[in-house]
Parts: sequence; structure tokens; C-alpha cells
Amino acid sequence: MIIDGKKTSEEIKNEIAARVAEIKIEGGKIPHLAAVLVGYDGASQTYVNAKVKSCEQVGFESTLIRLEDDVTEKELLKVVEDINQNPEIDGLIVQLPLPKHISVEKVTEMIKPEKDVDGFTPSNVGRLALNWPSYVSATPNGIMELLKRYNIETSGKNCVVIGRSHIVGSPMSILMARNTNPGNATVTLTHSRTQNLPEITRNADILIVAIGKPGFVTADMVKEGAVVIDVGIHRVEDTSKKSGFKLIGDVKFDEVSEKASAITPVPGGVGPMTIASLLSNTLLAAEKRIYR
Ligand SMILES: Nc1nc2c(c(=O)[nH]1)N[C@@H](CN(C=O)c1ccc(C(=O)N[C@@H](CCC(=O)O)C(=O)O)cc1)CN2
Repeated sequence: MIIDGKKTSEEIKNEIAARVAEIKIEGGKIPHLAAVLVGYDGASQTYVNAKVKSCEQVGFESTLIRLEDDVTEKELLKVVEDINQNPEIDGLIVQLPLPKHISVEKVTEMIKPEKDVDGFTPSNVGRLALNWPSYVSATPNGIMELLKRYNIETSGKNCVVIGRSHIVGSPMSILMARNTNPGNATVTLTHSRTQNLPEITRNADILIVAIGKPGFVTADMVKEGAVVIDVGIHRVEDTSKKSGFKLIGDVKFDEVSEKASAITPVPGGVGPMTIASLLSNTLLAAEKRIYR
């Protein structure tokens, strides 16, 4: 089975659009997302443009703030603080990665937790770990939603996560271990120093791959019937395409899909769900459902 993130994300966007229509009738506040993009990285521009377009699609307001790649850290912090103070804006994201001369930690810490719809601030990450209401990072949140909507059984299953990033791997391991449905899995968080990785991954009923290496997971690393979630997105040269590149994931799709019972493709899997989850978080922020 192919787990179709594109189709599921459209379903979620339709649900959000329906809620926005209700908010309009009730005379409530239309959700407003601000996105800050620093520099001209091709992939980041694609993602931010897709976020703005998705806001339009569901009826949100959006503000895109583009900054040159030589913007100083101080200037960027001031932009973030201005958005923090703007009562019109419900949610704020700073697109990552940032140029090397800017501290991601300082910028993230500056974002008001109530507007942190990426779920990256220390406050929201801490609340997630405590199982308190919080904004959950969009990619892991999107994966949980896919598992739920595809009725994938996770309780008591062995879940192996490859990659320990703050954005995906770490929150993913917390969510899958939680006493929720989906959740209640026995989770192993693996990383670049893990020994005998194939031995561990072959024991996974659910394998979530966020290692950032194209085609890293091969068929011999996967148990027959496993559910495989591929978080990686890489642009590799392909002269047969008009764009000059094609997208591939961290998983060798052709061979792993032969063994998996369910698998996310790249593109069209986890990526679109990241944007749908960001919209869900922005709706929560506008309706003040996390921080009252
Ligand atoms: N502030 C943030 N920065 C980054 C995040 C994030 O959640 N917040 N995550 C990633 C990038 N990302 C969102 O920003 C993202 C990645 C991929 C997709 C997506 O829809 N991918 C499509 C293919 C799109 C294409 O390249 O043509 C797919 O997989 O089908 C959306 C968002 C890092 N930065």
C-alpha cells in the first residue's frame, strides 16, 4: 500500500477550509501566518511558496518576509520580535536552514511560544516531552496523522526511528512512545553512531527514516511487511527532467516497496503533510487552543 501524503494533505486542507468558513460566519479571527525566509536557497523558496499558497487555499491570511542572506542576526531578531508583538499575526515560522552567521538557537528562542506553530521553541519541545498541550513540529505531527488516517496499528509494535534531529527524529520518538493512538510503540531511536543498524531496523514493524542520506535504507534492512515512512527529500540530477533534477528519499523506494506492507513515496508522502500540519497548528494558534 502506498501511503498517499498528497491526497491526505488535501483532505486536511479541505477540513481546515471548512473551519475557516465557519469562523467567518461566526465573525471570528481569520488565522494569519507569517513566514520569514532568509536568502535564496532553492528548496527553501519552494517550501515557503508552497506554505503561502496553501494559506490562500484554506482561506488564511499570510505575510511573507524575505530577507537578504547577509541580514545580521540582530536585524532578524528584530523582525521576529516585531511579529511577536503584532496582534494580527497568530503564527510565525522562520524557514530553516539559516545562513551560518546566524544562531538558530537565538532566533528560535526569540519566537513567542504562543506563536511558535513550528513547535521548535524550548517551551514547546519541553511541553511535548511532558505530554502537555503544545505545538508539535509539523513533520512528526504529519506522520502521526498519516498513521492515524491509514489505521496503522502501532500499539505494542517495534518502531525504529533513524535520525535524532530536533525537528523530526527526537519528537517522533516521543510521539510514538506516548500513551495515545497512534503511539504506545516500543521505540528505538538510532543515529550515526548506532552499531549494527541493519540488525535493529530488521526488527522494526514501523521504520521511520529521517537520516538525510539519499537511498540510505535498502531492502535488506527492512522486515517483510514493515510500514516504512520516508522523511528524506533530496534533489538529484536528472537531465531527462525539465527542471534538471528529480526528488528521491532516504529509502530505496523500488526495492523496499517490494517488502513493505505500506510505504510513503517521495515526492507525495511526508512532505505535503508537513505543510498541512503547519496549517493545523496555525488554526490552533488563531483559536487559542494550546495556550489559552
Ligand atoms: N521552519 C521550518 N523549516 C523547515 C521545516 C519546517 O517544518 N519548518 N521542514 C523542512 C522543509 N519543509 C518545510 O518547511 C518542507 C519540506 C518538503 C515539503 C514538500 O511538500 N515536499 C514535496 C516536494 C516539494 C518539491 O521539492 O518540489 C514532497 O515531498 O512531495 C514541504 C515542506 C526544512 N525546513
